Amino acid sequence: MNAMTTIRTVIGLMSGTSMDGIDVALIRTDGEAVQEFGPSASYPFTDADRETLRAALGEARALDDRAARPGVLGTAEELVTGRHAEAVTRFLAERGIAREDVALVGFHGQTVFHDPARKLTVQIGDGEALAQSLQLPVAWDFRADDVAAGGQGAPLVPIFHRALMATAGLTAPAVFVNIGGVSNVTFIGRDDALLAFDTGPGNALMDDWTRERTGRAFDADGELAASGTVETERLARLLSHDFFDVTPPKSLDRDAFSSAALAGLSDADGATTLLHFTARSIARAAEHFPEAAGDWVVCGGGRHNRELMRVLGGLVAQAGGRLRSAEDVGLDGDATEAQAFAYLAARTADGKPISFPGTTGAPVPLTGGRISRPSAQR
Ligand SMILES: Nc1ncnc2c1ncn2[C@@H]1O[C@H](COP(=O)(O)OP(=O)(O)OP(=O)(O)O)[C@@H](O)[C@H]1O
Ligand SMILES: CC(=O)N[C@H]1[C@@H]2OC[C@@H](O2)[C@@H](O)[C@@H]1O[C@H](C)C(=O)O
Repeated sequence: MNAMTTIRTVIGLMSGTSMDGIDVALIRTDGEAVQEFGPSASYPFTDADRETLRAALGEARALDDRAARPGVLGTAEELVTGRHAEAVTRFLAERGIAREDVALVGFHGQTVFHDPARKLTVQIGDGEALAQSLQLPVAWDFRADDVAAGGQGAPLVPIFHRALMATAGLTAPAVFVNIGGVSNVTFIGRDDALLAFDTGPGNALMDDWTRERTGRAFDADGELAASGTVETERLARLLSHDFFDVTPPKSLDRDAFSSAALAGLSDADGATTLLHFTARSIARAAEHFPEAAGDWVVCGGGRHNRELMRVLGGLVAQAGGRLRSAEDVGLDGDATEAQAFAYLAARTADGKPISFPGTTGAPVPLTGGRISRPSAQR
């Protein structure tokens, strides 16, 4: 078997903690480098889908068995699987890609609960059913083995960030920042060593505030936040959370932080304070880095938030770094995570590790994920 050098065409699928929709991306990879970046697309959830997913998050808080699907979780899982099948089908049709040309699909699913201290991480979405529906092999359930071995189960994208260093023409030490629902960073050292962890809130906390106060799904370009004033005392209270002093590895559930401390503030002042909280907690990641990094490359939806990028840019500059958007270094910051799950799927297919002591705190480099094949291919 010559699996180590197999270059596959792989589709990656990500529906992140922002619950905005499904990102789809195609790459050609041998699970080491990316030989080719193909097309990518996003398929938004409907408002009704998001309601169901939010209900699933609530229901999942009571889970102590990752396989159980009580209440709305069963419906939500079918929804997630079905929407992913639709997304791939549309993607293939719209991009003129033949299904036969795709070797593998990497399917993250929707995280509804994450508490590694209890060895519990729950992603809904049925990879078996997706493999049947698409008639393609599907790699999925990427976080379970890591958490079972005592790892954080997240973040998993860091090994892909390292593979992007060459593509992006970056010099170590450098940092990738993902601003999704939750924010996470990957520090890549001169020796190629990885140090990665969740930093705190990303878009989810700001999105929830904006939705509750204005009915809009998110604060476009950070305009609401740009019009308010930071409440410094409440900001200090938010930043005094123990999580920030914890030595990595560390990871977060979507709803680990709350905006309760902002009760009584105006829509704008609350939005501003949350935005500064988000930026400050990302910049504080530098406290854990072994040395100062030059380039900080931002991926994820949060880089579209102009005010957030302005504030974070200032903080990174104070730390001696330079904030850059993924596009500034030739990457597609909306597709990074979907591409990563294609890359991780290829590694799973080849039996290569996907989590590491420096990324999830895994005791040793660990493989993860499992592969379901359509019955016709068995
Ligand atoms: N123009 C914009 N202005 C402000 N925020 C934006 C803009 N466009 C996108 N966003 C934010 O990006 C979010 C989506 O980000 P992304 O797709 O990276 O999340 P995700 O896939 O859920 O991430 P993760 O898996 O890392 O949690 C939206 O919910 C919104 O908050
Ligand atoms: C448990 C879980 O789904 N965590 C997500 C979440 O969203 C961002 C951050 O928190 C990151 O740790 C992770 O996702 C990315 C894709 C990762 O594993 O790298």
